Amino acid sequence: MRRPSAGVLRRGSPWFGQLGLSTVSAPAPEALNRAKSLFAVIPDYPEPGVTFQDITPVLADPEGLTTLAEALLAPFAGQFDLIAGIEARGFLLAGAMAGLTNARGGSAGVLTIRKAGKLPSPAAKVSYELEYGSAAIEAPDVLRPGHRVLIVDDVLATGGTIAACRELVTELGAEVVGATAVMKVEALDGEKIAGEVHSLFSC
Ligand SMILES: O=P(O)(O)OC[C@H]1O[C@H](OP(=O)(O)OP(=O)(O)O)[C@H](O)[C@@H]1O
Ligand SMILES: Nc1ncnc2[nH]cnc12
Repeated sequence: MRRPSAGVLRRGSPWFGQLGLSTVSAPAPEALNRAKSLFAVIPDYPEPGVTFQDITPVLADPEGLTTLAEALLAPFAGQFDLIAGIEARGFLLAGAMAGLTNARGGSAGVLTIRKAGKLPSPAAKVSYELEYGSAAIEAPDVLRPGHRVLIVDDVLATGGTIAACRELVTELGAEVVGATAVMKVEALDGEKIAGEVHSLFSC
């Protein structure tokens, strides 16, 4: 297929996303500040000493949800085929991000990264440590070599979850093109384990 010049490119053209021309651009700083103001911050949950960052109220706010999806996507336009959302809140972000990408001329599906024991026939499983315990995640058998995957989660804390997700995707022969999260817990230095993560806010 001959690559068209940008001037004649239409939304829906298979070249649109590949040329990075998906129209998802970064939201205004005021919109981001508003979204941040909707966060719930819960001291000593789920155990003493942990300050839980809960994005649930932002998800319930139409403008806030769109703002998060736009900001999470903006640096990665046209670079991915699938958005890997990590159960549970990452699922919702990935769904919103894929919907927005597809509505604005790009192309994206969702890869559901599930907590262990939920998928009928997982293709791979990785165990990891959390700020409050340990866990394991599994991937469904939908990844193919050459798939470009963007990972998304709500919070980057120790980095164990995103690191495990990178490992899962890579083990299944696909390429991780980036990772993004809404909130980074600075004190835990999660990028040491998870690698580079584009995060919208830090606390
Ligand atoms: O950077 P890490 O230390 O790995 O922590 C981040 C993860 O912890 C939370 O999920 P949790 O495992 O508590 O599960 P939940 O989504 O079911 O609440 C959060 O949603 C991230 O997925
Ligand atoms: N502080 C925190 N807030 C929300 N999710 C988390 N996962 C690990 N630490 C967390």
